[in-house]
Amino acid sequence: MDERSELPVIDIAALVGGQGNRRQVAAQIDRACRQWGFFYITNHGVSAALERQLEEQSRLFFSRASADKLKIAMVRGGRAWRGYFDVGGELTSGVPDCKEGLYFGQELPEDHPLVHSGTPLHGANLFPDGMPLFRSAVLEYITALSELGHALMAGIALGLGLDETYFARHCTGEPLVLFRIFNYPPAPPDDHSWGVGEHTDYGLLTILKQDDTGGLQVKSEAGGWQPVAPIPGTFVCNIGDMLECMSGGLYRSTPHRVLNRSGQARLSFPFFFDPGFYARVGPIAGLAATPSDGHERWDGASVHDWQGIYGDYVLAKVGRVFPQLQQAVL
Ligand SMILES: O=C(O)CCC(=O)C(=O)O
Ligand SMILES: [Fe+2]
Repeated sequence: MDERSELPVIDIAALVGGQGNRRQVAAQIDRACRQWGFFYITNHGVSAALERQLEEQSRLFFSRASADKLKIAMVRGGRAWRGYFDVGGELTSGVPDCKEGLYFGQELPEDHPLVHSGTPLHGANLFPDGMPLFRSAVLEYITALSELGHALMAGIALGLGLDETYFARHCTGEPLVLFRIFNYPPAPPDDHSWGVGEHTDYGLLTILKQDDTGGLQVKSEAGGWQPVAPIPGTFVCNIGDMLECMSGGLYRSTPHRVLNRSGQARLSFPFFFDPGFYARVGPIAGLAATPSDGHERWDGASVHDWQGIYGDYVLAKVGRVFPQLQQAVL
């Protein structure tokens, strides 16, 4: 059987100003979110030239000497939580991940109210010296993917039977957007270190660009692991904890992990489109109640009945994933 055949590939042209029926697209997204919490999107409208430039510049950056990359180490990003981390520097599920990477976010000036007030995860990015094309590609990509995030959330609202503007009005008027670029070295055959260990994402929606290497796996409803094989021209979307919570458990924040067994380096570009830092999040009234299906989550937590400020949720996670940054951020 084709490994990728079960995860749906959804043509979202109608959500990004193209031809098609928005309600039909929304219904496909709704089905995918209930069954998998994962789906591919095509015809997403993001420029292929921009994607190529981002990928080329990222490869150039990671090929630099370690000391050079460490000039923009995350410890220098302080409360904004930006910059470079070395292999082993991130602990997604309690053990060091086998990847290096860069953290970016919306580029905000010092006098922006969210920065001025000292809100964690907001501020200026750290860019490497002498790579103006990298800087422009990252910033353009963040702008394009933020727009795509709004369009997809409109589709998700429709799929849930809500007004298209529901999320924009309640929690993503000023979304928290985080953009990461990861480089996974190939794992030796006798080494079982995870590129990223089993985890779920924190927020609403993750939009992932991956190169053609492969290695991402998603947990199916039945509990087996299935590869999320690269498909050219697509992004992989997945639901995070906040959407599982807001949908009263109708949508699944599905565990996933990465193991790079390809023998070559793998690049991935996850973009996280999440509620604003101060947005109050909780189950949406009127959606079908959660069936108590006895699913044990990977971290033993229950997000269905969680309520609160999204920033509090994300900061608690950040502390566990980057212990050395906890003091700078919290
Ligand atoms: O690199 C990938 O394919 C996935 C990364 C991921 O799951 C994450 O950053 O949350
Ligand atoms: Fe993830």
